[in-house]
Amino acid sequence: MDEQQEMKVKNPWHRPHIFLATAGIAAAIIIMVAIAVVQNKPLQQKYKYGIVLDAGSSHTSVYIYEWPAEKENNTGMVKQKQACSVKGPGISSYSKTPEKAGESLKECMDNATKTIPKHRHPETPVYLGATAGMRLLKMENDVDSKKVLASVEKSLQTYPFSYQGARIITGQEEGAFGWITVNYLSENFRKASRTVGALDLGGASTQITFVPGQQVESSDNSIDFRLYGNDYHLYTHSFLCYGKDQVLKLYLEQQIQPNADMTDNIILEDPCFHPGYNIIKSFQSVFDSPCVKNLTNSQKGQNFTHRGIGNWNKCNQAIKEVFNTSHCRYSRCSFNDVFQPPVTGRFGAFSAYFFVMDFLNVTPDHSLDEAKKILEAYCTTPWGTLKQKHRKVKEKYLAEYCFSGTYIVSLLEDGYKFTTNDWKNTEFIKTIKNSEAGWTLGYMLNLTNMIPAEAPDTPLLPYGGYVSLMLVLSFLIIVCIILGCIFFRRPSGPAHKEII
Ligand SMILES: Nc1ncnc2c1ncn2[C@@H]1O[C@H](COP(=O)(O)OP(=O)(O)O)[C@@H](O)[C@H]1O
Ligand SMILES: [Ca+2]
Repeated sequence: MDEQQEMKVKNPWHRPHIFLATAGIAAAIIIMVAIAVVQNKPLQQKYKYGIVLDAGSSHTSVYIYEWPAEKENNTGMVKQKQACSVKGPGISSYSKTPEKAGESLKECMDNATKTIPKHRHPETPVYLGATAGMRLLKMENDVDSKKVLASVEKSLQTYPFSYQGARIITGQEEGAFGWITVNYLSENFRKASRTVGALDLGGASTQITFVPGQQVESSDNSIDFRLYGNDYHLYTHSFLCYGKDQVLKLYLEQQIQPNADMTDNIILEDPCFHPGYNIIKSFQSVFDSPCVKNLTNSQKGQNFTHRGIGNWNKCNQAIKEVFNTSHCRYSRCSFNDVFQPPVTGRFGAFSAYFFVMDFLNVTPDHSLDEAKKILEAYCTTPWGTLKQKHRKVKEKYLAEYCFSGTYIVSLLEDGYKFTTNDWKNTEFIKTIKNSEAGWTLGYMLNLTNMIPAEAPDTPLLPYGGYVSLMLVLSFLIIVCIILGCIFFRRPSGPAHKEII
């Protein structure tokens, strides 16, 4: 055999079965790499969007939510993309200049137009829900409240989104949707885990919502949902006038003894305000709400001196007076003749519960007694010292944290009958997985039918598992084909012998 001939015989590419095997394996690798690349390529995510405006008593926030376009009915998919805080007060404050209510939304709505991709604008729903500030305005002056709603409606309709309405939501809705939000974000529906109760504290009203251990005796307090294949019977109540701003008015009304002809120079020595706090206020500024009594015209023009004395025990005692526990027409009540079953399970407390407790550095690790000690120390701190220490905090907030913190503890303990153990089961939260806790997300999920009543049929395998299984099977099939080729084509002639 000459040299050239020998080279030809020894060159493995001239053996068909080796060539075939190598080509087969190469093809398999190429297919697998191709699938892996397609799989991991950050697919251009297609998101859908929704906008909810929370028109609260003290301010309005505009929330933008987003979710993957293909997975609308999967719980846990909707996330908060952006929150924009509207400048100025809540919309109910524009009762005498209603056109300004709509104008106030402009900056945040313009922002939303920029944030949401243009091609999604026409299909993006916009909802506005107004809470207790507007409930109170409606009680006071129905015409004014309608004008304010018409003004925000007009403003929202100028945007390229799908406007779905502006309305005053009920206290039950506010409570129930807050509960849906926290449990949706915690994925308690999808996992069918125990739900957490929801506590919302606003400026004008406050809500408590949980799954009770017993029958709800009053139909006003009962609300049912079927979510993801499970039935939930909720207890919920909203106390109008018991948000932290309105309850301060109730408290001050009790502190300033009714006096037919209020003379000037009335001094209120207030245990819930700091020593050194000394501010002249008009009676009108306190008695400007349907939560408190009407003033006579002569009383309206009068002032009083609001003087802090910083006595936490007295403050705590005085705050208890805002809860009327003298009557209960049910087997049990929280206060003001409102039915409430015993609280049970864990609670998430958000909105002003969080703002106040976060400022005071009260965490779930503090016992109820420790929280009271922290409050006592804060309430007795002189006003001047506090102002020096917290120059950046709004003075109104700073002055009221003693009252609000003491009210929160009393609302839970004396109002809702929380035990020290229930307190341990309560967490003060602002967000869950970067989405804010509050009624807005639950409201949108409900109105867009995004939480299915029944659990969707789950595929036998999750998507990732399905792809892996297909890859392994394809690989095995290719290997089998190659081995088959090798086996059936194995020549028994001289070429074979020459290799050896
Ligand atoms: N940083 C803060 N510190 C203390 N209180 C705050 C802070 N931010 C907001 N708040 C208060 O939270 C409450 C929010 O209530 P809001 O949602 O406007 O009213 P409602 O839900 O009763 O309609 C208001 O009392 C507001 O003053
Ligand atoms: Ca609110």
